[in-house]
Amino acid sequence: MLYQFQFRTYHRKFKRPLHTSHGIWDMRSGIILKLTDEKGQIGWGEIAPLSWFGSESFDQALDFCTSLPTNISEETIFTISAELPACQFGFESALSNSFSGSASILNEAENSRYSGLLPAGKTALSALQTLWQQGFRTFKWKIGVAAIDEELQVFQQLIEAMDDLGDRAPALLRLDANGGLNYSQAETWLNTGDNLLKNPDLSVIIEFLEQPLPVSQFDKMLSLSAVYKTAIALDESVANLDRIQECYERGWRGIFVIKPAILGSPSQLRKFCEIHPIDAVFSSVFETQIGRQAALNLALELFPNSRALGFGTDDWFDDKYHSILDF
Ligand SMILES: O=C(O)CCC(=O)c1ccccc1C(=O)O
Ligand SMILES: [Mg+2]
Repeated sequence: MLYQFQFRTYHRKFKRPLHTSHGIWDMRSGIILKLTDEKGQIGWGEIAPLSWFGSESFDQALDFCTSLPTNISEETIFTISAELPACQFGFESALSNSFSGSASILNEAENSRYSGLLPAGKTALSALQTLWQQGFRTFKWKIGVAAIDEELQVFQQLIEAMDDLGDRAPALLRLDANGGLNYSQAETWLNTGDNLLKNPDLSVIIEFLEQPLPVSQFDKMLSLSAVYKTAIALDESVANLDRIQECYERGWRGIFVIKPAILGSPSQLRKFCEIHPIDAVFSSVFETQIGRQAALNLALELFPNSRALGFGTDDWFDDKYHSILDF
């Protein structure tokens, strides 16, 4: 089977820039793919690279798309280099025409199944109120952005606010350091999480501390994960399938953050998950509806009862971006 291949680039500005320990991000750029088979059936896909996270860059992905002929085969798609993981995801999902499927059942009325992304700093406090009204009960907050004393102060306010809003089931808070802590700061946050567990009246739990240390400090994260009750999730350390495999082999049995859009080949992830029962949490990289749908389909297929999906990121854009399908 041959497919006619077309693509368009897009650029979307965030409502407000995303502050992480890696810096400030204000524009999401990506590529929408259209594959038309010999019967005229159309499949959509999305390449949403994140080079500061270890995937190929937007320019590398664009060069790859530009280098392809107008008609491509499945073989072309299944032999895309692992050095282009976002391209592997985009083309494979276009092939399975996954802009449909089970994830559409998960509509916005089910925000309790998603984790809502809070902005860094004290803006998190007002964002919490809005997201809570929308039904979210799991939240992610970026740390390692400002001084730790300042962040611990806002954290206390955040916990109190969540506790005040809370009903019977405890609300969950994910702390994402994006590799920006040192060892003693990581211990401080883990102790803080463990201390909350000792307070039975509090209706808030630190679900996990995400990527506390830089990728180079895997062994330290491994030993921390053996000491504290508060779980640790690896994110930057497991940015693609090779790294997931490597961390698994080196003994990681904590949480793996899976960002399908940059992880690489969905079919290879499927094979890995059939063999290895990992504790996974799925996460967005601010893709449009097309990549989002494909990522959520994969999440629901592989982990139907998993932790809250890290796709509560809609509020970060003004537009819904349907116009991109006009080609
Ligand atoms: O995972 C989530 O809940 C939201 C998505 C998110 O935090 C994120 C989005 C883009 C790039 C990096 C990250 C991250 O998890 O570090
Ligand atoms: Mg993260």
